[in-house]
Amino acid sequence: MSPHTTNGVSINEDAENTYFQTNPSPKALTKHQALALEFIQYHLENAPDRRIVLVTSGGTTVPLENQTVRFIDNFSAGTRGATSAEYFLQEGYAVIFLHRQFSLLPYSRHYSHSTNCFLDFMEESEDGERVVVRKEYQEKMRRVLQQYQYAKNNRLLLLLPFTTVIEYMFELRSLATLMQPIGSRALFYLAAAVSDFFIPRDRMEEHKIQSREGRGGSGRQLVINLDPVPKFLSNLVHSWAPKGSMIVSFKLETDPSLLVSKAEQALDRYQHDLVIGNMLMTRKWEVVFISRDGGERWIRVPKTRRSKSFSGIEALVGKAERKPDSEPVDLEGG
Ligand SMILES: CC(C)(COP(=O)(O)O)[C@@H](O)C(=O)NCCC(=O)N[C@@H](CSSC[C@H](N)C(=O)O)C(=O)O
Repeated sequence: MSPHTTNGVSINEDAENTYFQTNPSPKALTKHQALALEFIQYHLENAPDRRIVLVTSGGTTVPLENQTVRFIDNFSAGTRGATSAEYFLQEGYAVIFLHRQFSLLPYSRHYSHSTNCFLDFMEESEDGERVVVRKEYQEKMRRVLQQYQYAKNNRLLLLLPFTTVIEYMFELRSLATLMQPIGSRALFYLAAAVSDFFIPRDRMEEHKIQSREGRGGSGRQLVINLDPVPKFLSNLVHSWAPKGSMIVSFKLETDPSLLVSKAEQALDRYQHDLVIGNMLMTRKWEVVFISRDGGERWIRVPKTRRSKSFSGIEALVGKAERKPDSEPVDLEGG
């Protein structure tokens, strides 16, 4: 479905040009482009058959002031992206991990500063000479450390941060374009929670918005007027991404009655390969795959395995037996 056009330029391209011309390019973009180019060229030269996946992860922000004190955030801890990146690495992919700055990262997510503070896994040795990992955690930490070191030493993981939705859009367009030489060995796995609305630069306050005293001493109301973020997925599918690459997006809903239809609408609108639908409250243990062959395939983690520390659906998706699309797949075993 090609976008309709005015004066020969597709509406998407028109919106794209306006968006990228009227918003500032991220300060780190040139550096990230150089890192990504080197990463891609390294694998093209040393492992030409290796697949490369761009995983996006974490939530984008919409600043309210140019010198940002306040911003609107999109929910995402980065668990989906970071966990999935580990499984892609395990499957032999090279991973470009475009992530919200300070959100969870592959491997270190197991010992993150907030949920699993690494200091809780350490103690002083009996002779008081050294700090060591407590015995009960050594095996698992060794496995994670070995996987992390393997990825790092073989240059299989490139970590690139973003914060705002504008940074995200510039980075995504730039990385997709740089990935074009990879062709059909490129995969896009869009797990980032992307803002749908933003404040254009020319309407943004420069300094911190003052909560001036209103009548009777109460603060005045703050009215925020947001514009829609251009629907970038169409541009990714039709012009930025390499021909023959695979594009997977995620659809997040909170109303179960909307999830499948909205995912189907996204797939129909953007004509990419797969939409993985998930509900905010159940995202860690059930997803629905909506694919181009009209399939709606639920994948669920059995109740017995839905522990808080469980790394999520990704750990088991690979083990889902092929069942008729209509039947949800309950994943037994681990
Ligand atoms: C964010 C989560 C739920 C993971 O959570 P954590 O594990 O805590 O990180 C992820 O699974 C997800 O649904 N990500 C996608 C969420 C999202 O924003 N999806 C967009 C589609 S991608 S944004 C595309 C843009 N709006 C367009 O239409 O072009 C949507 O639902 O609309």
